[in-house]
Amino acid sequence: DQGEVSATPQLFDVEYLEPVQIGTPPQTLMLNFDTGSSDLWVFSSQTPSNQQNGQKLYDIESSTTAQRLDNHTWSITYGDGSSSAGNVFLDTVSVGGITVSKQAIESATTVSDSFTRDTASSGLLGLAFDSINQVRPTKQKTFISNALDSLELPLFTANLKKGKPGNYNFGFIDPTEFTGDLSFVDVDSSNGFWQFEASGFSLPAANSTGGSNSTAAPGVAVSLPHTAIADTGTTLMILPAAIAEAYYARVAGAQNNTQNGGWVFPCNAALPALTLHIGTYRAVVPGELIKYAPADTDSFETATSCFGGIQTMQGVPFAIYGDIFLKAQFTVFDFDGPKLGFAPK
Ligand SMILES: O[C@H]1CN[C@@H](c2nc(-c3ccc(C(F)(F)F)cc3)no2)C1
Repeated sequence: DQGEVSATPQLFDVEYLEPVQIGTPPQTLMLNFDTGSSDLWVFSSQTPSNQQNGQKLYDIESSTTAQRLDNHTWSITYGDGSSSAGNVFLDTVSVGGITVSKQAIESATTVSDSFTRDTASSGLLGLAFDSINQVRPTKQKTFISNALDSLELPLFTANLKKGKPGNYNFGFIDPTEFTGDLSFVDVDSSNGFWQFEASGFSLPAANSTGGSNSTAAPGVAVSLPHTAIADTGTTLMILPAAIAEAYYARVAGAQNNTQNGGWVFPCNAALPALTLHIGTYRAVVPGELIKYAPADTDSFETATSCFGGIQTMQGVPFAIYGDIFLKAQFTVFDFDGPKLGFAPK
């Protein structure tokens, strides 16, 4: 089989939501596909009403194919500290026409405030490796893991876009979605993530006149080997401090102030492209993607300070190449290897 679903950005591209059919007759919920986790969990008829805020629910009782997975529970905490927990059911799940019967559906009996406030999302669909699934006493498989044997190719691709719908494809690579050739890098899945090694970065030559999205020939290359994960569920790029410092040194008025929660700069600043080195691949992230969102008001029209798409985080063991990065690269998540493929688009 082959499947395709739209990936619709929420405000400021904070997350992307994809339609998923659950149960019989099918109930369509908008879920957040997350290559950084491995649980499929949903707001459901078991979610306390005081923790709901209009989210569409998985109505367990009205699905004739729902089966309770007795004595199994789950509990998960995400990188930003948000969390959820609950019970487990097996039911039919379809994504873009790819169907898995007896998919573990994790029904939320509690969600943290930020999930309650995220009104458009009915939950998450994890696309990382089964080893980090959080169902106990017996881990459950992800949707993609269950679907793998029925896919033409054991892979899925992500084509996220700035401010408009992109798509995920399952089982095939659509050559019209990227330019040039795909470059592949080995993945170390031992931590359960789409984890790979990056070797450094480059910035445009200092006096290049290129605009904010100039991909002018990158200037000096800086060797800075670091481990990274490809994470569709993280909005920004979380990079080693050395890269963030070198980048924002090129942005007039940039400052890393903790009360804003990270690097901010004047919204009218010229933002250079950042090029990340992954094997022989040069991943160019245009400056216009790094001007992430207004920081001091709710609109780019009135804001004077803007929040950067490149941030750093203490104590995170690896860099997180999130949506800011993935908006600039067509990305193949290939279980044969496993490996990641990147191409410009
Ligand atoms: O945990 C790592 C795995 N991938 C990253 C991830 N983070 C979330 C997330 C989604 C929605 C929310 C909330 F709605 F705001 F609560 C919070 C976090 N989803 O994937 C980080």
